[in-house]
Amino acid sequence: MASSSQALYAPLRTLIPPSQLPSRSPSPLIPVTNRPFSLSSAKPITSISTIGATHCPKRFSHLKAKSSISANMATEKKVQVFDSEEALSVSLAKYTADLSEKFVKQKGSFTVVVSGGSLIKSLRKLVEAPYIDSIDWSKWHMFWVDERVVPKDHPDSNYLLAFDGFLSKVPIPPGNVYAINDALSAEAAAEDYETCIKHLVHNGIITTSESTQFPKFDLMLLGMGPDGHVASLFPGHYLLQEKNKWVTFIKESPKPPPERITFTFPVINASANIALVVAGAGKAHPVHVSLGSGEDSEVLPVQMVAPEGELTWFLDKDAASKL
Ligand SMILES: O=C(O)[C@H](O)[C@@H](O)[C@H](O)[C@H](O)COP(=O)(O)O
Repeated sequence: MASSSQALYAPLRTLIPPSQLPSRSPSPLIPVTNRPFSLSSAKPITSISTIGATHCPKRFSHLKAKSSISANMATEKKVQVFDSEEALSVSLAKYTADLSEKFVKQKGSFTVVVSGGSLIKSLRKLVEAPYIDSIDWSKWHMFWVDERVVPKDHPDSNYLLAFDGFLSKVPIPPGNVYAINDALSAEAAAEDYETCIKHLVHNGIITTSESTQFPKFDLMLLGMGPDGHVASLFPGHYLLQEKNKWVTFIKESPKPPPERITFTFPVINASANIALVVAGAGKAHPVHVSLGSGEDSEVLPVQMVAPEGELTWFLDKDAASKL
């Protein structure tokens, strides 16, 4: 479906004001406090360990010719394990704030992509002192790596989750928040979001990878499911091998709701920085498979995360318990 008119961009760039959202009690996940957090509590239980260059696991060999993963063999990978999710979130806030400062200095803007799920809760320290005041929020441009095809005020909406936990607390200009158009079908919404991103590439807001020409976001903040999925890219699904599209759709997501749109791996892996934020014992298996000696019957999507830039894992000790 063609979607080239300016009118199509308007709904993409509309930040729903809280007054238009259904009345909701404050999220219990977002304790708001002005108390600065001691950075000493952010000390990883293992010192920050750099695992070195990522090597393509042998089990990827059948995918090599078909996907972009072979292009990023030199991904810098860091793994940080924290005593608690609380300590993880303190460190994640500093990491994000530091990147924001670096990119704003370098190019006058910061393009940030978020997933849904528990990641948003883990960003809670970013909307507290000192970062709430020190970050130049006016330079932020926010995107979603995936979205459920539901209205923006639906409890399943990743936009609503991010609005409640993050966006409503920071002064990012509403015009810099690129939500997915919820008035369209999954297929049309994916095409529309890709068109929006192309427009922003054309305008120089989003840069592109010199090697692949895919859009290169400054930072992607990604959660991971217990089955090793990232974004809405699920184990064994043919979308894992998408090589051309920037944004695509799925109508049979194993994780409800079934209809979603998602960035593809070539876009994910063009990123300058990716943080994989993983907490809880339920995720220990895919972490073990990705970073340790664990095995699975198939390549897990999270194993295909291999950005051109740097990959940093933020794990709590439960997620890292099998390493
Ligand atoms: O919309 C979604 O479902 C997500 O973007 C998805 O990729 C999520 O990040 C993982 O499923 C982890 O979610 P949890 O952290 O809540 O387990």
